[in-house]
Amino acid sequence: MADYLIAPSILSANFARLGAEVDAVLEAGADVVHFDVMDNHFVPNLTIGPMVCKALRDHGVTAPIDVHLMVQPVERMIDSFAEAGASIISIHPEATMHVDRSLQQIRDAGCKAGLVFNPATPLHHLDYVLDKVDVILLMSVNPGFGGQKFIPATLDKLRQARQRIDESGYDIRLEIDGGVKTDNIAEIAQAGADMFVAGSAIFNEPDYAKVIAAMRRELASVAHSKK
Ligand SMILES: O=C(CO)[C@H](O)[C@H](O)COP(=O)(O)O
Repeated sequence: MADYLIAPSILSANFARLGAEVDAVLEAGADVVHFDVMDNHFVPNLTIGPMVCKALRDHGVTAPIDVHLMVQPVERMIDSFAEAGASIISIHPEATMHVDRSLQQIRDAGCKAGLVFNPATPLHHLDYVLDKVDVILLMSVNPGFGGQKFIPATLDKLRQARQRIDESGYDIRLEIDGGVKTDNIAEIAQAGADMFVAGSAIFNEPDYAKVIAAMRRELASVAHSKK
């Protein structure tokens, strides 16, 4: 896998032509498809479910599909998304009574397991489950809608999460989601993120390849400065 992964959020894609949109963004150089699942209960919006994930696989999408579950409860959806072809399934600690069990359920279903932190959710939820986590996803907006502004306090949280990952020795991705743009992605990478969800920054522009290439140039400068 590349050192830095760019994961366009299809929340900002044109849903009337979703298969073509996903093809286009992958051809434009994206690494991962970020798939936002909202239930109008855990978050105030309603989006797409496992049938759409399966439809993308049936359409021929082979790239990793990164499912962010903003639903409560999570248990039934974990197996449904695994069967539908998800690669990563991420859950919020507030959305399950049994964080450890749900993370294990994701891995038992053959997927990578992610734990998601809302802007005000403390990192201590990682304390006893770090060995069961493949992805830590920090929300840099309150979940529910694309096109919001990046919350600056997330940079400090990223640094803390990066330190925890590095000290643990586990192979864990540090993903960031919300308000990621070409002009702040370098600062976010400097703070420790290595997987970047971007919805409106990519899908609201006519040339997806141009945005992704600009993001990669910013990321390359960070990688270079870390050498
Ligand atoms: O999970 C999300 C919202 O809950 C979206 O993935 C996120 O907000 C991405 O959109 P944008 O890049 O436009 O901020």
